[in-house]
Amino acid sequence: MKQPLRIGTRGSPLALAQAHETRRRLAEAHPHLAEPDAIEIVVIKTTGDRILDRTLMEAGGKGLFTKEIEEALQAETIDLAVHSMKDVPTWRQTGLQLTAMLPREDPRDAWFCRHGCGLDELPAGAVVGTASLRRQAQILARRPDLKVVPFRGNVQTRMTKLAEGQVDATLLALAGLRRLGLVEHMTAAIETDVMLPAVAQGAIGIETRAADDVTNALVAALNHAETMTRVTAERGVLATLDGSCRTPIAALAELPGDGSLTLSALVIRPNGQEFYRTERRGDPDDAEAMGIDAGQELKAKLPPDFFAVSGAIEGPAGPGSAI
Ligand SMILES: NCc1[nH]cc(CCC(=O)O)c1CC(=O)O
Repeated sequence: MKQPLRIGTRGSPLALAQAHETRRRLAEAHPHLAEPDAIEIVVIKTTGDRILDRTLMEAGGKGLFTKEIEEALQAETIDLAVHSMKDVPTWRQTGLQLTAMLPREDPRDAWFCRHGCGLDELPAGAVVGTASLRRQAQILARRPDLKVVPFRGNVQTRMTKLAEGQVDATLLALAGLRRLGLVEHMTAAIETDVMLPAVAQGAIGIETRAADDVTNALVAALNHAETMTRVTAERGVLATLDGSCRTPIAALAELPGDGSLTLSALVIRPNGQEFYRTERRGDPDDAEAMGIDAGQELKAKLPPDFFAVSGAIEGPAGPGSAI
């Protein structure tokens, strides 16, 4: 019997939903892959799934959710890896490549308020739970009177903590909620001029071995060119600033439909008190150069200590994000 095409993924509900979407798209594009047993989903535990401690999480740096999966690709125990692009470091491992991006979901953050109120309506001193420095910083920039506390757990756990009143409000990526069918819990989507998303938020990337021509041909058929362009521009910013999913960097590239590519990029102190922002408009073919250029402008403006002081709000260790 022919060996199945093996998809490597984390085991979280969101990661599995993304792997199943990839399998469905592969089967749609290539009839022979619609046969039963033509595709196998291989669950791989990553450091990020093991580490439950916040301090370790921060010390661990980049690639926490991708390292073991990329090792499996290198070892040829899987043929393709499905990642939330938000979690994929900008430095690439030799021999591996990002072959396709699936069509991007809504990149915005979702807002949850226990009383159904918006960010601007929360009473002074209200408590917002988030472990993301990017979200913390942008909340405090707009509402310095609010209190931000660490907040973790999978979507269901967070919803329970919110309902119990442990926090008054919280935020999550809208894309993850949509993919899990949990969007009805959200109070509202936050517009990107209030909360600029993380680089590549809402994008799913498929990684393969550069030398694996057979898999590459199958996977390349799934690529959504517009998403690839947008993610390339945003990752150009991130690569230049040397940031990760955990640094308060935000960027969003869009294709407004007039043939141009636009890019907004932001770096912001965790306390929201100081920020640097830049905008670009140009040719979609220059996506990477646009991102690098925006990143360089921001880098030149930043005080040298900018990323040195973490500014993270200290709190007890809690379970890591399981979605
Ligand atoms: N850093 C964790 C992570 N990585 C990707 C998503 C959500 C889905 C996406 O952005 O595609 C999340 C959770 C969150 O930020 O709420």
